[in-house]
Amino acid sequence: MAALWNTRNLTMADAPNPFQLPNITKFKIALCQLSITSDKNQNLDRASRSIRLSVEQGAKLLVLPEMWNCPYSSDYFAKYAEDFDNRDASPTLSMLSEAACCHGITIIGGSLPEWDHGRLYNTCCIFGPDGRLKAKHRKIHLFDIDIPGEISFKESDTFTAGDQPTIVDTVGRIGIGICHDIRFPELAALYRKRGVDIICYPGAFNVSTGELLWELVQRARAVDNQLFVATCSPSRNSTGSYTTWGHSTLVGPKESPT
Ligand SMILES: NC(=O)CCC(=O)C(=O)O
Repeated sequence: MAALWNTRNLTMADAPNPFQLPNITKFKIALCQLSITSDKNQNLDRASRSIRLSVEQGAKLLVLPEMWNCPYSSDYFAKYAEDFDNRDASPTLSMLSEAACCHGITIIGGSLPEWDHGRLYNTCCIFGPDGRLKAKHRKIHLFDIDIPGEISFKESDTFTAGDQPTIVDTVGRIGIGICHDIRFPELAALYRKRGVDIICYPGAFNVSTGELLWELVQRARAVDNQLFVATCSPSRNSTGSYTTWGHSTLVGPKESPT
């Protein structure tokens, strides 16, 4: 049988060096864990207030949660989705762009349901300090799960998967993934190869897999690749059909989570 992975020619030089920290200058990052409701305007107000408070505390890079303008439910995604190419019809993107520009910060805009030519995507928009859209990451690994008696969810019923990694250069070199993307080490390894210092994963893990894996996978991605990992989740909400785990976290290459 052919070897899937030839390790014979790998040397110490191929391993991430734990004595060489990512080469970025110090800055403050805010993980804006938000409580999400079914009222889109209220979600936008909360996000905008949280951004302002974070800036007042010195944040230069802000991360919002996965699906923060909309409840995390297949019943809502299409209804709350916006066409990002039509700013007049996209109050969420307008708010993010204005906030980034008026505060002079970078916003990793969590994720939002996006309409594009009749397809729906789970998309993260990144805005620079000039308020311009720097990049867009469409969730690559859609979350389909069925554990009888625990949880059943099928993102692929509504969303189309993205197929591109996303890197932006701002306060450092940042790689983007969305929630379930964190479970796939290949994406993080590709980011390391391309010189990423910090991977931001807006996420909405659920209570079942959250308890088992949320912290573990963040530390694994950080230590495997010797970079920082930041996650931002909606806050715990047990009233809907999907109970989010919460626990937004920042992990350093060798540190415990904070
Ligand atoms: N929204 C998601 O992608 C959830 C991912 C998750 O909970 C997992 O276990 O993976």
